[in-house]
Amino acid sequence: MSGLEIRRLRVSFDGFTAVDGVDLDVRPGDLRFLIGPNGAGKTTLVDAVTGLVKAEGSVRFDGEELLGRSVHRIARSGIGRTFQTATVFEELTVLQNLDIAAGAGRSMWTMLRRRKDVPESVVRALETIGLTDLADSPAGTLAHGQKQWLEIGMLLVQDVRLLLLDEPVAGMSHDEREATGALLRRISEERTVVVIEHDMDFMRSFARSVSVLHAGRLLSEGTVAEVQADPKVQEVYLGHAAATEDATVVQEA
Ligand SMILES: Nc1ncnc2c1ncn2[C@@H]1O[C@H](COP(=O)(O)OP(=O)(O)OP(=O)(O)O)[C@@H](O)[C@H]1O
Repeated sequence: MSGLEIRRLRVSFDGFTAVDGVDLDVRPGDLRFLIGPNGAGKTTLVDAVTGLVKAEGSVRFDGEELLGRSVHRIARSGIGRTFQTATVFEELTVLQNLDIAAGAGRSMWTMLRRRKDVPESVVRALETIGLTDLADSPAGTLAHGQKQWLEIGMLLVQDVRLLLLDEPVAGMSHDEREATGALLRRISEERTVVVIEHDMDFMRSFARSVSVLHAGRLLSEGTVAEVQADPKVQEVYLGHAAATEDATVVQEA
């Protein structure tokens, strides 16, 4: 398995280059955090991988080229993402949300009516995301963190092999963050996981590796310790007034 291989990725908006020749490799089993000040190009990079913006260069996942494919075809290639706001069906139960995501060619009516044949993938996902006991609760009644886990579960039942998560712990309590970190560790044992994150404590606790973007370019890469010790990273974070919270990446090294 070769994971994600990005080469010379470039994205421009009307002459402004948001991603400027980025190379990035993420092997399966890694848990890669993508950090960088506001406007560094993190979301645009993920948009390029998922087909939402046009890009130049090459994005290969498990050897297959993704650039040039439609959003739907990329999703069918085993690539899924979450956004900062969870997009679950609030009126439906946790189980129904997962069931619909799993699809399995059944009609909506069948899925809503019949409880007997819950697909094995749904049972496993419920266990992985820790929501088995809440399977019959409407998703709208879940806590903020639980909704995020449900959304991750919806990617798992689609057998997504590359998960791209945009600030998954934003707005979460301390306990929810810890549980999310443990969940991402479990998931990344079998899948490739990339996390865009501004929460430096969370990054320090759970990243297996880190890539730092700045002004559309890859500034630094390595373990948490290596990145924290990199003078280029220290300069960017300390020199960035808007990112005073992020500056703890270096201050607490
Ligand atoms: N559709 C667009 N049209 C024009 N410029 C854009 C567009 N999308 C993003 N940009 C610009 O590209 C740059 C990178 O933005 P991006 O959202 O990728 O950064 P980011 O690292 O994800 O930032 P943040 O941490 O604030 O979300 C920014 O300067 C942004 O204004």
